[in-house]
Amino acid sequence: MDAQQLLLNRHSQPRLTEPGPNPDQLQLILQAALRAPDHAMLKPYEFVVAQEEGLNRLGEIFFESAQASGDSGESLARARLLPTRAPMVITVIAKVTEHPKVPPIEQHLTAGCALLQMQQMALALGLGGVWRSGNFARDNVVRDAFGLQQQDEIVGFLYLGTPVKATQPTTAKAITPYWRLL
Ligand SMILES: Cc1cc2nc3c(=O)[nH]c(=O)nc-3n(C[C@H](O)[C@H](O)[C@H](O)COP(=O)(O)O)c2cc1C
Repeated sequence: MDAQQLLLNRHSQPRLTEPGPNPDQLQLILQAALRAPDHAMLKPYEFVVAQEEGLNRLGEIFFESAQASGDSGESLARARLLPTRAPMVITVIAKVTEHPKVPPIEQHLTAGCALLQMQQMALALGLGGVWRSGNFARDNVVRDAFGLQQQDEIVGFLYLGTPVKATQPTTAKAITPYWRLL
């Protein structure tokens, strides 16, 4: 895929099915993540890949989180099934360390850029993905399950798979309100 077209047409594909990334594609996706800009080369991230049984494990984590938050009935049952909406979910964690020149926000941004790089690589491979967060990304039950330290953040869950149908970016975006000359 032409690089300009890739950048101009990036969009999310929330409806995903099998197949997910194969092992070679997963390696490319992770390598793309490592090309994210990274002040002082801290590599302030960790990628936790869930597929097959791992999706059930992630579902259990979401279930326990929902239960601890007082959810019941349908919303509790739904929590367990959320990760099964795609064949693969990569949890992207910003692993933040103290650095005199690199404040936490820059480390969060690097992890976010890494997530975006992975979504872009998925698109380039003919796959699709969507970046999700929601309450689970900030919930202590989930944070503990992933072994986060206090300063770490889950920047998102990247759902990956094959788009159920071909999709296009939603609307052409007018750039006028979003830029100006200084
Ligand atoms: C940090 C972050 C968290 C997001 N969390 C969610 C989410 O939990 N659920 C959701 O439907 N979209 C979420 N989105 C938005 C989608 O990933 C997507 O960008 C949005 O629906 C716009 O679609 P597009 O990417 O095709 O332009 C999130 C985006 C970002 C950057």
